[in-house]
Formats: sequence, C-alpha cells, structure tokens
Amino acid sequence: MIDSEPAVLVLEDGTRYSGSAYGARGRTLGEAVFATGMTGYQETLTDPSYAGQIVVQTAPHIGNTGVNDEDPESRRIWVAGYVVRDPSRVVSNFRATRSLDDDLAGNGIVGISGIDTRALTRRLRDAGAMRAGIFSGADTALAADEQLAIVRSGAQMAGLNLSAEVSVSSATVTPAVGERLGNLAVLDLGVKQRTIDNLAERGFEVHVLPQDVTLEELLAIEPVAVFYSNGPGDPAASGDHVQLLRGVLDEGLPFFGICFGNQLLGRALGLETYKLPFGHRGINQPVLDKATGRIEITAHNHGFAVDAPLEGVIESPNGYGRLEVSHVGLNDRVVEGLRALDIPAFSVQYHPEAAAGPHDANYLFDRFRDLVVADLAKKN
Ligand SMILES: NC(=O)CC[C@H](N)C(=O)O
Repeated sequence: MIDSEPAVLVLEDGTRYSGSAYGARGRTLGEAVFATGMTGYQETLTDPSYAGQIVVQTAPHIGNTGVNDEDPESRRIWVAGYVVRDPSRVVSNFRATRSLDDDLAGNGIVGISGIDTRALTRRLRDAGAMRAGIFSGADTALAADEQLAIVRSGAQMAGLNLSAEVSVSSATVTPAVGERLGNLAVLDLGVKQRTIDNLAERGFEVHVLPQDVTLEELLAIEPVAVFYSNGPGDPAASGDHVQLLRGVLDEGLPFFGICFGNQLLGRALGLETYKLPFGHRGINQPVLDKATGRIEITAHNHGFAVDAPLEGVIESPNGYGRLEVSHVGLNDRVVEGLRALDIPAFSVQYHPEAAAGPHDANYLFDRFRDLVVADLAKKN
C-alpha cells in the first residue's frame, strides 16, 4: 500500500526533507545514519545494533521481496525510524508473507519515503551522523520550529547505554550442532541469530545471557569460553560490561567479541574508543587481515571505533600483556580487529556472521573454535 500522506524528516541542523508517510504514522526520534547495503533490508531492520537510530537506505528501491519469516536477525524490528527513496509497489518473492510497509506499520515503526536519499546521505557524510526526527500523521501539523526543538531535545548517541533495551531478560540455550565442545557464555548486548547459529555450528552449546549477568552467574554455567555480541550504544558508557570482561580475562577463559564486543575488549585491555564522523554501515567494506595479507569484503555496522596504532605491538595498559591490531578497514584505516598475544582473546569490529552476506570472514568462527580447542588441550 503506497499512499501520499505527507511526512517530514527534520535534522538537528535544521535541514528538512518532505516526503510521504511510510510504515506507522506519528513521530520518532533517533540518530540519522545511512546504510549502503544493496540487499538485506530485513536483516538491517532486525539488527539490534540499530536501536536508537533512524536508518537511511542508500539503495533507492526497497521492499521488492517483501518480508519473510526466515530472515529476521532477532525477535523484532529495532530501528527507531526508516528512510527510503522509492518503496516497491509490488511484493515479489516466493517466501514473502507480507509487505515491508505493513511490517513496519505492524511493528509501530515510523518511516518516510519519497525523499532524496542521495542528498541526505551526502549531508550526513559531510556533517556527520546527527539527531533527527520523522513526523507524520497528526504530527505534521506541528510548526517547523516546534519539530526542530523536539529533535534537539532527543538523546545524543554519544554516552548512551542501550544494552538493557535489547538484551534477553533470562538465559536461553541453543544446543551444539554436531560434536559438542562445551558451554559458551554469550553476553547478549544485542546478539544476532546468525551469530548464535554460527557458534552452535562450531560445537558450542550457546548460552545467551542477560547483559546484567554477574561474573559468578556466568562462571556457574561452566563455560569453556566467553563471547560478547554486537549491540547498540556507546562503548564508553558500558563500564559494567568492561568490568565483567576483565573478570573473564582474569579467569583465563578464551574470548571472542564482535563489533560492540570488539570495542569492549579494547576498553578492557586499556584502550580508548571514539565516535566516527558517520560510521560504517553496509555489506561491501574492504578489510585487511594482517595475519594472512588477505583482503575480505565484509559487513559493517558501527559508529564508534577503537583507538590504537595500526602497526606494531602494544603493551596493554591494564596488564594483559602484548596486543596488536589484527584487521584494518581499507576505506579509512580504522581499527577493525584486535588480538591479544599473551592471553587467548581476540575480536573484530565487523560482522563475520554477515547476514545478508558476504561470507568472506566466516573463518573467524573457526579461528575461535581452534583457540578454544587449543586452550582445552592445554588445560587437560
Ligand atoms: N554493531 C555494533 O555492535 C555497533 C557497536 C556500537 N554501537 C557502534 O555503533 O559502533
């Protein structure tokens, strides 16, 4: 269903884009960011790392394959708002059970269509990610300066802790596929389904734990290793998760972290994180794996990054021995992975689970399994 009810997107710098209401009607606030994937809108919408963000799709035509029940990465849509150029008028796919417009409306997600997403993306690229609001339905009657004041009263992403919003409230268990290696403690900061699947396929019994779990509760499941997931928010506002991770590392447990998990490993080891001007969001980002010299095309979704020298060995300021940057983003030379040299811990800033593709980085789950197997052999 496409209609022409008016809607407006307002950026905190005062820029306004007029378009049509898409999805639910009303008002929504969030940080405006752009995502460059040509495919995978369902995976984008259901990625918990997008909580608190209004996502702009740079691909102009969205919704062609509708919405199916197999591709979601979590139990619901998490974006705060959705911006597209040209929504598909027809749904054409054998798996589709509904249209994207209906799915957004059903989930209460306020969107806007018919705006110049290319101009908007250039604005966000030049001025940086910023607070924004979408106003439709009765909220279009608000005066422009009133709408702008509402946008400017919204939360800044820097300093925001959103983990409690997205995490499970009680533990869930996914059995290992094939030969069982042992229990894996996964701290759920917004974990994606494909990550759980990949870990289970490597022989882990995957225990997804609430984000406020204590070290004692975590150790009580007798994990052979610990994993920290991706997730929304500013890693600098996640002191409790960093403390928990230091406890895990002090126990000598092998550790793997993805995205938010990479930023928290960096902080646990004593490095700083910082906010990127507009971030990396898409499925076509080149990354160098320094260990092999191989360049991978990878999926990204991050607005913050770890601050560390790209070359050479660093001494952990927190006493965890030597560490190095393992992966480098080739578009802007941003840290995309960390490896500790004296403890069994590593992490990547990007997404080896890579829904909706590409799968170049899938080997990282094997690397984690190998690390745990070696650790178990050493301890036995
Ligand atoms: N996907 C993620 O884990 C994102 C991590 C963090 N919220 C960031 O924006 O950088």
